[in-house]
Amino acid sequence: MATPILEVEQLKKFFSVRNGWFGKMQTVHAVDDVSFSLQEGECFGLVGESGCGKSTLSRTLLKLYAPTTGTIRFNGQDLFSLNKRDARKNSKNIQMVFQDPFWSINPKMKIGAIIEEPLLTHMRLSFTEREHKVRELLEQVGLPADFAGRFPHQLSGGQRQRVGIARAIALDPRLVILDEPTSALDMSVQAQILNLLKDLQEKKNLTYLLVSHDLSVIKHMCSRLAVMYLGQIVEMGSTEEIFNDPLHPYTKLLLQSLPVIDETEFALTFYEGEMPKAVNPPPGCRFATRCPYHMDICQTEPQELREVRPGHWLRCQIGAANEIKM
Ligand SMILES: Nc1ncnc2c1ncn2[C@@H]1O[C@H](COP(=O)(O)OP(=O)(O)OP(=O)(O)O)[C@@H](O)[C@H]1O
Repeated sequence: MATPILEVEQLKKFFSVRNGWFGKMQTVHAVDDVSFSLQEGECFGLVGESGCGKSTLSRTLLKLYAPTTGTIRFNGQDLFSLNKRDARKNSKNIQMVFQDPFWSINPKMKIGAIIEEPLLTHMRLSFTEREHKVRELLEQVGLPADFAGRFPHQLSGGQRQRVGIARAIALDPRLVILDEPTSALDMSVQAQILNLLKDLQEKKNLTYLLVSHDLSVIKHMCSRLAVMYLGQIVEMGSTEEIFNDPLHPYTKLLLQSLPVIDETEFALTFYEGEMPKAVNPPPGCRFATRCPYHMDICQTEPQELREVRPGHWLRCQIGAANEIKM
């Protein structure tokens, strides 16, 4: 198999927070021992409930956070030990599409200027070359070139997300992190944006890390996926195998919550209790407090992520023995 474009090994990202104004310092285990790798050109899904650590993981890949421990290698190189010049060069290679691309952008900027910004920062292009590139990018995401002169508030949600995608691909990245790219959009527009992303992936041989709480989006887009729970990957493998034969009780419950009539939406309200806090997580299996199948040993014995079938990884000894019949 070819060398992976991205290798994440035993990554941990902890935050120190004070418990209330006068309380003691506590450690939030936002990402705790996460390992996975991506092959060039694949779309890999990361799914899990709010608070499971998806955003922290994405931000660490973008180098917005430094890992507490563990390594991230991009194209064989450790992301956090690159010299300044290589780090700058490399930053072009990993880009992100946000849920709402305009939350951090000055609303007074025109669309052309928004797309042009990364070109100004990273490339030495003349005004005409930049103008040409902006026009080309708008066309690639299915927008007329004259949209360059409009303001964000003059665009629909779907059109704004197209601009967000144009900005993300402006520097010809190799890996794009898609952070809930369609969850703010209407259902019909969601499909158009997902198809555009698929199209661009094929044309540009992009690698995607698709972060979503929506299993139907993951199923539509990804060849492999990882399910996260409380900072850890609990199951990982091919989308086909996980959808047809999930082994972790949490994955099974997630999949059961997919409505049969309308496969486009699901709610994580299918079982009792909330996800425990990432502060002082339980010592054994983190899902044991909510798992309908837990045994005494699950509460105390830490679970390792093990390859139980070729390419299928699991952090659950009961599921590994395939004893769960639901
Ligand atoms: N900067 C921070 N300081 C302290 N705790 C944080 C910080 N960022 C995230 N956390 C905590 O880390 C845990 C994981 O949060 P994270 O935002 O990564 O989860 P998520 O799965 O992306 O959730 P969501 O989908 O709601 O964004 C949560 O308990 C969160 O409160």
